[in-house]
Amino acid sequence: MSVLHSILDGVREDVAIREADVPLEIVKERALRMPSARNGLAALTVHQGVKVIAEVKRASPSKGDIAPIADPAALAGDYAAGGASVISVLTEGRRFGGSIDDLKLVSAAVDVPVLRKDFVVTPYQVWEARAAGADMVLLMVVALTQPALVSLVERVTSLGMTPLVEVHDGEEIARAVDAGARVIGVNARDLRTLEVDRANFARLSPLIPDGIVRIAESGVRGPKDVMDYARAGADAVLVGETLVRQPDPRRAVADLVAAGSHPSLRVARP
Ligand SMILES: O=C(O)c1ccccc1NCC(=O)[C@H](O)[C@H](O)COP(=O)(O)O
Repeated sequence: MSVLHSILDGVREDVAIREADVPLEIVKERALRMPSARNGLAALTVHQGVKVIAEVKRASPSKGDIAPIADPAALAGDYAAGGASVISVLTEGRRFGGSIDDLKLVSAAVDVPVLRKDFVVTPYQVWEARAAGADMVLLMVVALTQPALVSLVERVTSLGMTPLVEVHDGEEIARAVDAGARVIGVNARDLRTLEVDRANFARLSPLIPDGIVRIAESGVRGPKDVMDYARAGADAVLVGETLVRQPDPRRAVADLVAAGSHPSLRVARP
């Protein structure tokens, strides 16, 4: 069984446990009482330059434990102070050490939009995201049938949030576009093999129609990678491991933001 399938099995079990504890109707009531979602699409398109989505990431299947992160709200505050346009919070528990509580704490601590990054395969997880204060929800094409993808894109949007639809190849881009995605993330990490290939973004970016926000996800080691992704057409980069390992995350985000606005990038972009 691939890592992805094993993660998805665990996610479905965990969702069933949470739903038995807190039924969908209760989660819906909580979600509908929340203040309106912050506009993730606007945050990613508002000004020139490549935006930074900074991730709260404790662990991963490829690296094991990455960073203890005693105070996710403080880390997110540092990211926002450094100029992050969106904060991503990994909420999967078994492999990534995350939780819905992390999402709640981060959402309450920052003004910028917050992304629930998880393996979302059920409407329950979407309602749960909104009830915890998420403004964006990651949907992975590889994990969903086309009818499920379309339905979850509609559910996320109907709750005022922005879906970030993640792809890894050209066929998945076509499915994301057909499902109505306005923000597409190309993951450099192949979720079946866990290998990272930064060149994947440059190969796939031209296949994403104009007018759709293009996000380069994974594998950013520093400012040079941000500039390379920018030259290949990225509107934003999503960065996890490199940032959580930094002694000064505010400064590290600021350096990536500066790289994304470097004057040399103002000339020809594809
Ligand atoms: O990070 C992993 O090992 C991983 C394995 C299987 C599925 C998803 C995985 N990561 C989720 C992500 O896509 C990343 O957290 C995100 O793009 C940031 O990547 P990085 O900057 O390389 O930490």
